[in-house]
Amino acid sequence: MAPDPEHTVTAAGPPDGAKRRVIVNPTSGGGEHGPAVRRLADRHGYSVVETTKQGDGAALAREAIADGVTVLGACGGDGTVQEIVQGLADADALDTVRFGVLPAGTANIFAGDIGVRSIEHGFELLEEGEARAIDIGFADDTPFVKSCIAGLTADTSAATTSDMKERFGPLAFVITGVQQATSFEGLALDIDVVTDEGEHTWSGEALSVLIGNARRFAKELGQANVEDGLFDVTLIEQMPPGEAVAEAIAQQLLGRDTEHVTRLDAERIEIESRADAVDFSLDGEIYRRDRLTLTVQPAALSVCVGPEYDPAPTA
Ligand SMILES: Nc1ncnc2c1ncn2[C@@H]1O[C@H](COP(=O)(O)OP(=O)(O)OP(=O)(O)O)[C@@H](O)[C@H]1O
Repeated sequence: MAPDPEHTVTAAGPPDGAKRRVIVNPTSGGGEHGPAVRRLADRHGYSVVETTKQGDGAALAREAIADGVTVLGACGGDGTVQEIVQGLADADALDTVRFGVLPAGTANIFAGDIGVRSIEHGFELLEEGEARAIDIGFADDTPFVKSCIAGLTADTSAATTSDMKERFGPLAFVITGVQQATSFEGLALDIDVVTDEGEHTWSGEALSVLIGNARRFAKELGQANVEDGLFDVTLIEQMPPGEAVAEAIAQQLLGRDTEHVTRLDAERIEIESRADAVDFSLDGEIYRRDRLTLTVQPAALSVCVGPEYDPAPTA
């Protein structure tokens, strides 16, 4: 899909005098990126602050905004990016700061989505790259860039083999989950979804609810459109194990809804548990809630993207 020019915030880098900073999680990935980041930060005129514990990313981002920083790098993995975006949202600065990702985590899925190849590349993009306005998802007040997941996938991903991931993409997590956790009872949920065609309600036992901002879980897989103001929602109903595997694969291969799998593009979703509180994985961090309202803030974050960035590569 051709990029929508309206989402270009700036076609080139920041003004010379802009105050630059990078927030580094020294423990992300293998934890060996510290010296290289400091060297590059020095070369490009960035001050460096480090997180010392979980949650620091948000606090340091708020501090950066209070200090007048207008160019901000997030050095770490997807969890670090999420925390820093949280701090920017708290400071009402999602679209006022020029934000960039310096990938140093284990998976770095979001960095891949926006075309950032390495820490060095991330600095180059902060200095010279195009900044785009991308959607941010909110689960109540907590922002997320990639996805919000409830159900089987949230706690079964470790058992999924890389061969399965390659063959089935994110649905591999569901398939593995069904094969392994035959005792999974499903989540008793009431779900309200608002799409541009109206409101849908669903009530039943869910195996998995997969909500992607920058992530797609079914059909063509891979990345969802991050500039359309919509979530990519896949709802998989509880079903007997063998059937579930077949369903998931059919959904994946045929790219269409099946009896137990529903796909929707949604502006807003309300999820309420009819039983215990549910673990929601927001960009990989677990939040336990009885109910959750998910909204999209369209074109909310100004983020530096690489030449390979495509808002909707599979559209
Ligand atoms: N100094 C620190 N010590 C320990 N944990 C930290 C520290 N700073 C941040 N954290 C926490 O580390 C967690 C993981 O960080 P992050 O996601 O960046 O790395 P990763 O898990 O290696 O990468 P990815 O999510 O891309 O796979 C986050 O939950 C964050 O809160």
